[in-house]
Amino acid sequence: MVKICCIGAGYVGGPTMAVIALKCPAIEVVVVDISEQRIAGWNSERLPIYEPGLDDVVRQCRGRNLFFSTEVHRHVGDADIVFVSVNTPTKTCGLGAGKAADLTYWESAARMIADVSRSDKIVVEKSTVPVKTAEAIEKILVHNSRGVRYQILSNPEFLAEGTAIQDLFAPDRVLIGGRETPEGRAAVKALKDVYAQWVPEERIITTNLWSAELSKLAANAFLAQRISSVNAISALCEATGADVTQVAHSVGKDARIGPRFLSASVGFGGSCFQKDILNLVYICECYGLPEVAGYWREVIRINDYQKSRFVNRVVSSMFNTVAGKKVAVLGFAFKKDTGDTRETPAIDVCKGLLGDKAVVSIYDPQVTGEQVSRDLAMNKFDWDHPRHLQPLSDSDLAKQVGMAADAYEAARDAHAVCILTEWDEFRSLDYKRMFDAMHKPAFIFDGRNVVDVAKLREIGFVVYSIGKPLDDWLKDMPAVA
Ligand SMILES: NC(=O)C1=CN([C@@H]2O[C@H](COP(=O)(O)OP(=O)(O)OC[C@H]3O[C@@H](n4cnc5c(N)ncnc54)[C@H](O)[C@@H]3O)[C@@H](O)[C@H]2O)C=CC1
Ligand SMILES: O=C(O)[C@H]1O[C@H](OP(=O)(O)OP(=O)(O)OC[C@H]2O[C@@H](n3ccc(=O)[nH]c3=O)[C@H](O)[C@@H]2O)[C@H](O)[C@@H](O)[C@@H]1O
Repeated sequence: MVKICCIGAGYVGGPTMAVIALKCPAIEVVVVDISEQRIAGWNSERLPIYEPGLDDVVRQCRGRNLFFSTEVHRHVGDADIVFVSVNTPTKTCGLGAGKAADLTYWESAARMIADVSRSDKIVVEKSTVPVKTAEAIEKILVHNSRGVRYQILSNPEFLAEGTAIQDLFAPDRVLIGGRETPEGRAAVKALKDVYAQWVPEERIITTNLWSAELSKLAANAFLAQRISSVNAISALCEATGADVTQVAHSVGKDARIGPRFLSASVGFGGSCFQKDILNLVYICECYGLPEVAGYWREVIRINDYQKSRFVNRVVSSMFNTVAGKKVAVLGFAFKKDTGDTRETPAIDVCKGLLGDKAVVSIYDPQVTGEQVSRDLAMNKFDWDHPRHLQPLSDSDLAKQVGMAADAYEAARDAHAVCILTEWDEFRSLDYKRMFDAMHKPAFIFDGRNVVDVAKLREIGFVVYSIGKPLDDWLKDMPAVA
């Protein structure tokens, strides 16, 4: 029986390994992690991450050929194929701080593999890493090999949260990069055989190592660039009276452009887009390509601009002050159908509102108050370290931030509602009921274009919706102070 061990039981390691176990009953899959809490979660009825369809997959194979364990050394030692799916955060200090990927967790995993291995192994980079990481890992393994032979593969993951199971069941492509040597090709084939159990052959792409590593960073950069493009246009729509939904629809009808990933928003979030672009920027700088670095940096600048533009709209619309005013925040996760809050635009928007002394009442169907306090107290990039290494929350925040059990409670006695995640339930709320319970004038700032603007205006709200023609109320207010 082929044995797979995955180091890192996170948003990638957990779902990807569960799907491999489901689709390959003849393979034993063990997911290991240093976090006891996370492993206990994976072994419980309440999984540590919320992902539609995941419970079902785990239920079918946990205890059969899928196991979650903290016995990292034993299972890595026993495995034929070791996936590494640990955090690769942005460095916060030292060389490349604020841009370069911090490979501390990756390196310690590689050293541990070298320490405990007694048999030959294929080591698979599942984490998103800078180009040429495979070479560094290879050096660590080879210099500590004691006769064990290693093949390093790059097999970046393209799943999106909220649709992870769907994406893993029917991926657009699986990418495997390896050395162009007989041993390298054999390792690529071994991994290809795993995916071929359910992914059609023509969707499994094989490349050299560096192409695979770079393709992952490039794919995320292209995706994020589309959002910054449509968000940049959204600002121009507001200035001119065009409607960004209509513009995106018209642009996306061009088959060369395509309709997906063109929704204007308060900004993109998630654990990877910003981190991976910063990483790309750093690599370009290191290779003496400042123009290329500058080009990609703009994608993040526009994203930051979009978030601050939103906060400024809120504050300037409400007579230039939100001090002491209750603002309801609907949605804190970085997108719908996930409880993940890493790099969510809601953090920057809430921090902006709190900076202006607003009292914020947050409702999100999947995010806990504890998580919100942690996020609002954290410094940039702290969130992407394993949880036990993250700083604890700041209790002062408690005075200004509260959690609500539902959207109506959040909006009660509020001056404004900000919609920051596109949860389906926000499309069908009883907005009249909310309006009746709010201070007047009552404002709605829709950062996800989920509400029916005309209907809400009929109810009496002053409405701002990203990239839509402006309410008369807002026309003379400065968008960016
Ligand atoms: N979240 C996503 O949707 C995607 C993430 N990625 C990439 O996958 C990688 C992992 O991301 P996530 O799963 O989201 O992170 P995560 O933070 O959810 O999971 C990483 C896990 O690794 C564990 N870990 C760290 N060092 C360890 C060690 N030495 N030994 C054992 N366990 C260790 C941590 O405790 C944590 O549970 C990152 O490089 C990310 O860029 C790629 C595609 C999608
Ligand atoms: O490397 C990763 O981590 C993953 O990053 C993204 O996946 P994810 O961040 O989970 O979710 P997306 O659906 O890409 O959304 C990212 C952010 O962009 C925003 N977004 C997305 C699409 C859109 O049209 N507009 C928009 O603002 C979302 O609301 C969210 O905040 C990519 O889509 C995955 O292919 C990739 O594997």
